[in-house]
Amino acid sequence: MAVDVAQLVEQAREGRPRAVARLISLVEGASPQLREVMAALAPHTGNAYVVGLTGSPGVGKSTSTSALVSAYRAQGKRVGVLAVDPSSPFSGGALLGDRIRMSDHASDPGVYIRSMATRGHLGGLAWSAPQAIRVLDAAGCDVVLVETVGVGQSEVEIASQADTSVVLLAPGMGDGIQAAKAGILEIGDVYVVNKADRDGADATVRELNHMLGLGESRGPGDWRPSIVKTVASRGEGVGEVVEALEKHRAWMEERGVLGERRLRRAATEVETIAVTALRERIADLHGDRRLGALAEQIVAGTLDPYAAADQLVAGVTES
Ligand SMILES: Nc1nc2c(ncn2[C@@H]2O[C@H](COP(=O)(O)OP(=O)(O)OP(=O)(O)O)[C@@H](O)[C@H]2O)c(=O)[nH]1
Repeated sequence: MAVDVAQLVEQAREGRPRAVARLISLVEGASPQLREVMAALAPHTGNAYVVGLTGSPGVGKSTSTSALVSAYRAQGKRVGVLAVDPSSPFSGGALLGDRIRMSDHASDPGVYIRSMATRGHLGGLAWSAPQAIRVLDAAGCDVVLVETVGVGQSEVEIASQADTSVVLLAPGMGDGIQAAKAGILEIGDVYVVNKADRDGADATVRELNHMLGLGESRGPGDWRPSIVKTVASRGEGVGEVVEALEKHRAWMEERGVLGERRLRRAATEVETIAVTALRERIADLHGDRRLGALAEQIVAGTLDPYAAADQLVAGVTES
């Protein structure tokens, strides 16, 4: 059933949680009304500060996110939380866990918490998360925290969608080595060593410092990532994390880096939407039959793959 998008956007901007939830559902479900939704939201976006949080399972992401929400709420800021599970086909499931851990904030009208699953989506996370962030932004969130249950690529993807990326580690999890493997040392603007009440937190900080130094591809004017120790379950160190985030944000604003990051993000977003649309149109127009016919010619040596791809693209753009 068609929804009154203008009304929904109006209600979301007034801070009505149900309207925000409906809009995100339209995004997630790739509704035919998505274009209308995004057009209606566009004039109201661009204010939220987007923070990405990544880290291995169990490191304390949910606990840290919840503690960050409290810290920002204490400053009177409106906060959106997007918990993204790139590996789960379910929405709202894994997520039950997150919701329970987030229950402190469930009745707070200044906080929106939403889980998203992205497997099976054409374009996946790269496509859907930015649209959901736009909804939260337009709904008046000052800060949007994007938490991912991540491995490898998806973490890097989330980081590329945030203004500031926080990487969480915990002592004794062999995380330093894991981090290096996952290429995480390139994506963090702020590193948080959580569970600092456990042995080995200082060693993890030292290891991290060392590894960040080793991979020194930064120039003299570049941001030197902050490292903060926390005990998220007790809220300890969370104020320092907020300070580190604000410092990074101020640093980016002074140098125009924030604007550059957002431009790059918007460009990627447009590209992803265009490529996804192109893929869908190829499937709609030709199905596998056309592609199959081209493949046969390639295997037979009567056509090269580039010429075949040109034919496919031309078929879509000319129609
Ligand atoms: N000792 C200690 N435990 C903590 C701390 N922070 C979180 N925990 C506990 O660690 C466990 C995992 O925390 P979560 O916040 O669920 O971790 P997560 O990274 O979101 O985990 P996934 O949902 O599996 O990705 C929970 O039992 C928390 O209570 C901390 O600072 N110290």
